[in-house]
Amino acid sequence: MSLKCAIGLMSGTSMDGIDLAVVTTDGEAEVQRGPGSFTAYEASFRRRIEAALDDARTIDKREERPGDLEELEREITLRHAEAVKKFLADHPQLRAELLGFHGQTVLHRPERGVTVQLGDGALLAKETGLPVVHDMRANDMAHGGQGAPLVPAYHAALAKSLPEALGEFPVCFVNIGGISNVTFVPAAGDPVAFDSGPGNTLIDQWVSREGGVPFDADGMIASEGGVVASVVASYLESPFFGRAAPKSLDRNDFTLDRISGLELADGARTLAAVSAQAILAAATQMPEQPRLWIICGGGRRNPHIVGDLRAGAKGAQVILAEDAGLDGDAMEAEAWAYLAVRSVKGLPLTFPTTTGCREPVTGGVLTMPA
Ligand SMILES: Nc1ncnc2c1ncn2[C@@H]1O[C@H](COP(=O)(O)OP(=O)(O)OP(=O)(O)O)[C@@H](O)[C@H]1O
Ligand SMILES: CC(=O)N[C@H]1[C@@H]2OC[C@@H](O2)[C@@H](O)[C@@H]1O[C@H](C)C(=O)O
Repeated sequence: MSLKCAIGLMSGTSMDGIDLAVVTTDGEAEVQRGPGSFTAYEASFRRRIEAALDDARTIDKREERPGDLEELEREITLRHAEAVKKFLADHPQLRAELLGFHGQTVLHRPERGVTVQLGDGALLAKETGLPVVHDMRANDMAHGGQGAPLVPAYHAALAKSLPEALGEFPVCFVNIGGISNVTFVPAAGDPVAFDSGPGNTLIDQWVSREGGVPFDADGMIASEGGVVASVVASYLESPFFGRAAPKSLDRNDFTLDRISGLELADGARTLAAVSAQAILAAATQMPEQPRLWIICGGGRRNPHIVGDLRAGAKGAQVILAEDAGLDGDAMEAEAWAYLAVRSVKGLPLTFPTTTGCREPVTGGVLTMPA
């Protein structure tokens, strides 16, 4: 068994910063999780990425970089390089062999076969002196897949090493990021996965627009409000929820259009309910009801989302990643480290049951430092 020590780098749809995590792995069952870090984007940079989503709408071929995108790609890459260099300086004992680089998604249009992550693998390799695997979504799309979610291969590996006391399959990992995605892991057989709906992105946009804060910290704003059931129902009527998996979302597929006229607190509480109900609706599209839900991503810190999930989980246990000995903030970055090792070994990153690709496919572009 040959183990590799990789660093994963994730700048997610919440656009809040760069998550970095170390995983030492054979790319299969052996997973040793290491330290990590988070480098926040300042508000003005977050706004710049948000504005870039508009520039990206006009992209036809995925290599196009209209408007600010070319300059922004360089800036995002250099910020990742700085995050890696600082982390390596803080952890001089670490012998990292490889970087798994997600970049920043600015457009995801699976129906057109286009997904664009800003991130220059060659520049990152040059700046850090380390081999880089990036662009892990494209090959999946080229093989008929959605190009997302990719984290299920990692969820499936983690599920196999859960503490005995939690060993209740089927397990469902839920990542509540900007967008939420779910991975159903049966006791035997392939995981089933798909994007399940808006996670925090609508809440973030709402409290930012109506309250001038970037997110609803610990659901405090929502605590002052109530659920407006008609608005939840209106979101849940979206054709996305009726569509069978595989399916994936662009950050802008759901908007605040359905929620005008509410008070700040009612809106925050209602959108937390939308996030939870979207996840519960996803359970109806799984092969069977999960017996254990493991909640990851920043949305697990919103007690209203988690509370609504517990209330609707039909007797299944709903726990946070930390209750399973995992790290709910680092998991996506860990996944990108794990997937980078799978990529260099030529192992599949995605499966027909996770993205709809025609057969299990590997992916990613490896760039060696000069
Ligand atoms: N203390 C908190 N209380 C409530 N929500 C929080 C808290 N901390 C973070 N969040 C939410 O989590 C979001 C970040 O989550 P995360 O880092 O998992 O998203 P992401 O990785 O960017 O998204 P994706 O998984 O879609 O790529 C923030 O934008 C915020 O909405
Ligand atoms: C295109 C893209 O970046 N999609 C993200 C997004 O954020 C969450 C959800 O939508 C998920 O499908 C995906 O990220 C995770 C990490 C994934 O691919 O597994």
